[in-house]
Amino acid sequence: MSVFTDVAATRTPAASLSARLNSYDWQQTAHELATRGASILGGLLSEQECAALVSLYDEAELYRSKVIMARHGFGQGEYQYFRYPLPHLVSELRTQAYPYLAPVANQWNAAMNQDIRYPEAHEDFIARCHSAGQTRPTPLILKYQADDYNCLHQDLYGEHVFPLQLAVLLSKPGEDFSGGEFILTEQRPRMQSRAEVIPLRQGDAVIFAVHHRPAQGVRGVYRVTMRHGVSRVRSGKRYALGMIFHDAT
Ligand SMILES: O=C(O)CCC(=O)C(=O)O
Ligand SMILES: [Fe+2]
Repeated sequence: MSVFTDVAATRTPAASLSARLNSYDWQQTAHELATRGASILGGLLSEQECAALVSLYDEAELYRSKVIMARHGFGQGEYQYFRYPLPHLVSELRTQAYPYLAPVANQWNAAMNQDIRYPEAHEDFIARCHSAGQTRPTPLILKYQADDYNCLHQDLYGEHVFPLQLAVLLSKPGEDFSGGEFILTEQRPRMQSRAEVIPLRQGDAVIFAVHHRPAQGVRGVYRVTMRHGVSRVRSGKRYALGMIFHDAT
């Protein structure tokens, strides 16, 4: 094996997606989500998988719609929502990551005194979305160039909301782009908002709260309102895969 193959091999998660997902410490992830509203899965996708997803951006027939963010006041940059059938990797990631997150979502709803519970399998949750008229797929790829940014927002697309989502950074910070940090804010009742920068490498995924999360206070559990966005890209191009688990109206 040449030196080059060797180096490439260490950077490429060799195991299948399901083995990779299974290798994370989900208890630790649940703890981080409960205490900070976010958790990183380091190296979820390989460099090759990231590059393959970036290359899909220009295949227009794969998407149901394209959004130019400045036209809607969402920021600057653009994104495209995939159409069904989703590309294999996108579909597998959504189906396979969901069962790890559903128990956390159910604990959160129990803690926040909300009746809604999420089924174990993503296809059952999607069936619920579809029967309520939320039939359009929400996985997307975002593309930012110099000076682009994504305003703080929440990805709510209808009555049915899965409370956690995932985003994967597809470009290499420091090489493909600079700036463009993933930002989370949390607003606690009667307190000022707090911001957190999530440092991501290419292929890292961040799991975060879509809308609300429970937080433990001295007088019991209270509800924190979360938003996410991306700071200004200083140079280069930044691509990300967004994975929202509910479909849209
Ligand atoms: O570009 C990013 O990292 C953020 C993407 C985003 O807003 C999302 O995945 O919902
Ligand atoms: Fe988003």
